[in-house]
Amino acid sequence: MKPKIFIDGEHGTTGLQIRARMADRRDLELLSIAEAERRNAAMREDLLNSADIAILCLPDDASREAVAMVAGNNRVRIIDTSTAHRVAPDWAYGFAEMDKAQSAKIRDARHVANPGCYPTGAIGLIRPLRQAGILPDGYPVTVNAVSGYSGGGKQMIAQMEDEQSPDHISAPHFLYGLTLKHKHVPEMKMHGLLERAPVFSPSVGKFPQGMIVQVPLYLDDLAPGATLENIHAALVEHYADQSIVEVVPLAESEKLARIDATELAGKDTMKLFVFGASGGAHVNLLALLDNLGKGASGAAVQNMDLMLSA
Ligand SMILES: NC(=O)C1=CN([C@@H]2O[C@H](COP(=O)(O)OP(=O)(O)OC[C@H]3O[C@@H](n4cnc5c(N)ncnc54)[C@H](OP(=O)(O)O)[C@@H]3O)[C@@H](O)[C@H]2O)C=CC1
Ligand SMILES: CC(=O)N[C@@H](CCC(=O)OP(=O)(O)O)C(=O)O
Repeated sequence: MKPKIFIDGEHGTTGLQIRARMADRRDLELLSIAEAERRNAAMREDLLNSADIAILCLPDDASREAVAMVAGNNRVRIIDTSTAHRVAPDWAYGFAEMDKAQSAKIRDARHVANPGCYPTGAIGLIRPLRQAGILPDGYPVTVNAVSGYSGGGKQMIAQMEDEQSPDHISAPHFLYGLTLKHKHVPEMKMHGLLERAPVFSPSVGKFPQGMIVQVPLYLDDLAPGATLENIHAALVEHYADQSIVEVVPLAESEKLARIDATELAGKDTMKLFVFGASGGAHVNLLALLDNLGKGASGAAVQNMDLMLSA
């Protein structure tokens, strides 16, 4: 029997992209709800309880309600793409490459929290350096990022694309999260293994999909002997033996004059770079991804496949 998959929120931005990735899958049975019924709680409850894996592509509150709808059903497994469960101790964090043991945890989990788009980049850069002892306890980490506007879901897509929209945004690039309390900070801190919450400054550019996440560091505040080269080597070692996260060779990155935030749009991979001058005082760590690829829908499908491999 084919595993039954239900995407709750399948008509939204993340849900549509998950559906597109499954369009040619003959090994799955997709349970579906008509767009007009997408908020019909009774129908959703029925479909959620009929699924082997339910992928929640809903706002946080609706995700919590969906989880409550399957309480007592020991068969259905859940992947939640919202922020609701990412720091919950009984949920597996769905970033398979963040740790050698993580893909097995995801494979065997009943509940998987799909990471946020910005945290995928930030944790991808920070966690290996914490584990290698290069980034010391208490280092004041900062994270600066730009996202494609699809990161804000249907509402922001309309604001950016529809000039007639009453809340149309005409800015080609804008900062937000100005109170520094973005909902992604807790998961960056927890899964980045940080003692102190990072200062996180996100922004949005006038392109639909793509993302750059930057973590600049002072070398003389890191562990003694930290250099651009050994930071890069620690990332290379961490990401050996997998094919989703690429650590770009220094010989390649030192020739680059600019980074295009949209380079990986439509792809489910992530590239990590270490920028700076050999012998210099600073490095800038950079992650490049698609907010809807490895940052959301691509990661959700990767997690579903891991869970189905159990
Ligand atoms: N966009 C992105 O890049 C990323 C998004 N995410 C997360 O994925 C989740 C979905 O976001 P996104 O796809 O962008 O959002 P969208 O607004 O594009 O889609 C959300 C979908 O959920 C539906 N929905 C909302 N409330 C309910 C409810 N109470 N019951 C049933 N359906 C409901 C919406 O219907 P309606 O049209 O009626 O509102 C819509 O179809 C969010 O938690 C978001 O934070 C995670 C990573 C990246
Ligand atoms: C551009 C934009 O608005 N981005 C979203 C995050 C997108 C994302 O990762 O979503 P979740 O963490 O909600 O799952 C934001 O800042 O809230």
